[in-house]
Amino acid sequence: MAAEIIYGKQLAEEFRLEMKHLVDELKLKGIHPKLTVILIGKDPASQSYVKGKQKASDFLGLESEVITLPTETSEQELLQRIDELNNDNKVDGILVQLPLPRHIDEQKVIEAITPEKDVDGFHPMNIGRMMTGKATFLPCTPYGIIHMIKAKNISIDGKHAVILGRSNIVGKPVGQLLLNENATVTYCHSRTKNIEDYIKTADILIVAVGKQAFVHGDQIKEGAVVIDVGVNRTDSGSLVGDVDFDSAKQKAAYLTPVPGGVGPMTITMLLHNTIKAAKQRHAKR
Ligand SMILES: Nc1nc2c(c(=O)[nH]1)N[C@@H](CN(C=O)c1ccc(C(=O)N[C@@H](CCC(=O)O)C(=O)O)cc1)CN2
Repeated sequence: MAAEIIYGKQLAEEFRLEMKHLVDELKLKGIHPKLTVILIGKDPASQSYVKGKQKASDFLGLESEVITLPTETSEQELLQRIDELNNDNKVDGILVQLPLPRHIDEQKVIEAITPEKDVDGFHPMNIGRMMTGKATFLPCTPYGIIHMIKAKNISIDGKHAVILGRSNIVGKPVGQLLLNENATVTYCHSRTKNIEDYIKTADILIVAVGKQAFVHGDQIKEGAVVIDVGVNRTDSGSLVGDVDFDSAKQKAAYLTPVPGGVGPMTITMLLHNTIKAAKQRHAKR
């Protein structure tokens, strides 16, 4: 039987509508959540993601600000800006769009954001909280993936989850979140030998390697849940994932498309984290 397609775009729209009502309620209480995004340089994909964040914030009625800085901005200048935002009482969430120009140390920048405004969930303190299963800001793409799986009532407990890719943004944290839900987790990466031996045992397969058609339907287990995190531009300019969609559809029980799958959930979870940050900061006052 053909797989059920998990349309993240639709789930994202439903969740955004719920959050819009929540924002209206917060405003009545005098809480006006605000997200500030820092964008450095002119990478077209980053510009487009930041625009998406602004548009979604506008829809929810969140205040959003984008600080656009030139590529040659020094690390010191960026750290100075972050320090100002950390101390700006009106700002609830701070996000620095990644990737950064090569002369800037990404980890230093992530660690400069105060954990209570780290709506990306990348600060080591928030990562530590996630690893110990404590409430915190969860990294947006992994959080979106868990939200999608749960929205379809797919059980995670006791399942074998195989993660292809070990990035700090997706691979590592999504494995941790699945482990927190009692999955047995295997990480595979560019140095894994005989990767196909792991792929075929996956009940839940998360593919985040950044290579078009890296996984084909004939490699996956019948009835697997396949989450495609890849975003690859083809020569003709269209967008495809890391999974060969047509062949995987014949084998999987659930499959996410690209575009319209995981991507839209990333922005939605960012807004969710921003609202959470505003509520937490307001409760402390
Ligand atoms: N600070 C961060 N930087 C980056 C993150 C992040 O979570 N925090 N993730 C990615 C980019 N990203 C958000 O920032 C992102 C990626 C993809 C999408 C999305 O909606 N994709 C659409 C297709 C869009 C298109 O046509 O190009 C889809 O898959 O349907 C949203 C956000 C790296 N940087």
